[in-house]
Amino acid sequence: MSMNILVLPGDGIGPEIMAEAVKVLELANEKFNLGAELTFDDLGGAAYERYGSPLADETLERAHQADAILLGAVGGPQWDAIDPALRPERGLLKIRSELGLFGNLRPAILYPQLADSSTLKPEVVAGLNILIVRELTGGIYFGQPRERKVLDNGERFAFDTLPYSESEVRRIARVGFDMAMVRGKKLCSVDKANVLASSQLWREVVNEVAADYPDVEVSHMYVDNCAMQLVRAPKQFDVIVTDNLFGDILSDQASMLTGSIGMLPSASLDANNKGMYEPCHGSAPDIAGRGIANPLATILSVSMMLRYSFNRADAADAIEQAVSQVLDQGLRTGDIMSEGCESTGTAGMGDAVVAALKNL
Ligand SMILES: NC(=O)C1=CN([C@@H]2O[C@H](COP(=O)(O)OP(=O)(O)OC[C@H]3O[C@@H](n4cnc5c(N)ncnc54)[C@H](O)[C@@H]3O)[C@@H](O)[C@H]2O)C=CC1
Ligand SMILES: CC(C)CC(=O)C(=O)O
Ligand SMILES: [Mg+2]
Repeated sequence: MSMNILVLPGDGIGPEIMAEAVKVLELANEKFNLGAELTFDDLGGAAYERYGSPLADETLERAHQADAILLGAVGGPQWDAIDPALRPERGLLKIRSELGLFGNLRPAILYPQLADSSTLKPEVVAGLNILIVRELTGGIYFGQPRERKVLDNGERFAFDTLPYSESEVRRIARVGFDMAMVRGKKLCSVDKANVLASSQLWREVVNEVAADYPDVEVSHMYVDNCAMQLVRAPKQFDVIVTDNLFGDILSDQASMLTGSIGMLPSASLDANNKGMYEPCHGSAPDIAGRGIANPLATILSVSMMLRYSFNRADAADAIEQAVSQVLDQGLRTGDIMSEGCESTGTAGMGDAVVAALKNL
């Protein structure tokens, strides 16, 4: 199986965290004879500066040709005021949509070594292992029409649209159920069906799909309650399946159960498990350029890539084991720092994972 990987570091801390993930991938490539070939390109603000577009046609073509894509993060305040159609985030949404990456897996797993790093009590989060399955190419981030205008009375006015077709809901529900089948066989579908027509359809279709998965215990929850339950008793969840917007918000929230958003990797998959892999966090402009960002979410995204796109559980497991060993050693970036631990930066953390992987 070929392993042509397109690497898109992006903006802000993107290039910093990606440099560490690439170090780990290159070592894994050697150690496990993966045959990985890396190509680098730009996405987001970096692409806007280089190509005049946040996703150049040639980059999209490279993405189509690649077997998998590794992404850092995009965006930054320097592009906040440009034409909204050219904003870095538009490049990200377009690549997800053009590649048909509708299934976004966001595992929130607490490494036991980080129980004290969470802002929640250790007993609330100990043993946490939940998977948020987020619909990624539909809903309000893509819905048309959307418009901003000035009304006749001079008032500024804008609206977005939240559409879902039954086929879009069905395919993401199937991803959720399939994941539940290989995990704890519990699926919670999160919506706002007490208010939104799109959520009413969502719930109906999830119930229809449920008929094909009699072994999975299904529940439904309104998103506002889910936000509350995630901090009250997060371990009640196994798999959460939800729409694009709700999944975006709930996964940032879930990240804090694991200690930091710097710990949450993700896989965005198409119908054939071709995927783009990226941390759940953004470009963190507030800490960019300082060498202090946590690279572990991106390193763990490499592991997800090897597992889901290339079926290399051996290499994926080894990377996760190396991360765990580094945490055992007490090494911490600022976002996961706790008493008695040793502080390090982005490169220090990446080097430590490389050293641990080398010795496995
Ligand atoms: N997938 C992507 O490329 C995403 C891009 N964005 C973009 O990123 C930019 C910043 O957005 P924010 O809302 O500030 O979200 P963000 O996730 O970039 O940052 C939120 C907070 O988490 C911290 N943080 C994030 N990643 C970290 C890491 N690896 N290590 C340590 N701390 C980390 C940041 O310093 C910040 O305080 C915006 O332009 C936004 O549109 C936001 C989310 C996802
Ligand atoms: C541009 C945003 C939709 C990115 C984001 O926040 C995410 O995917 O988590
Ligand atoms: Mg987000």
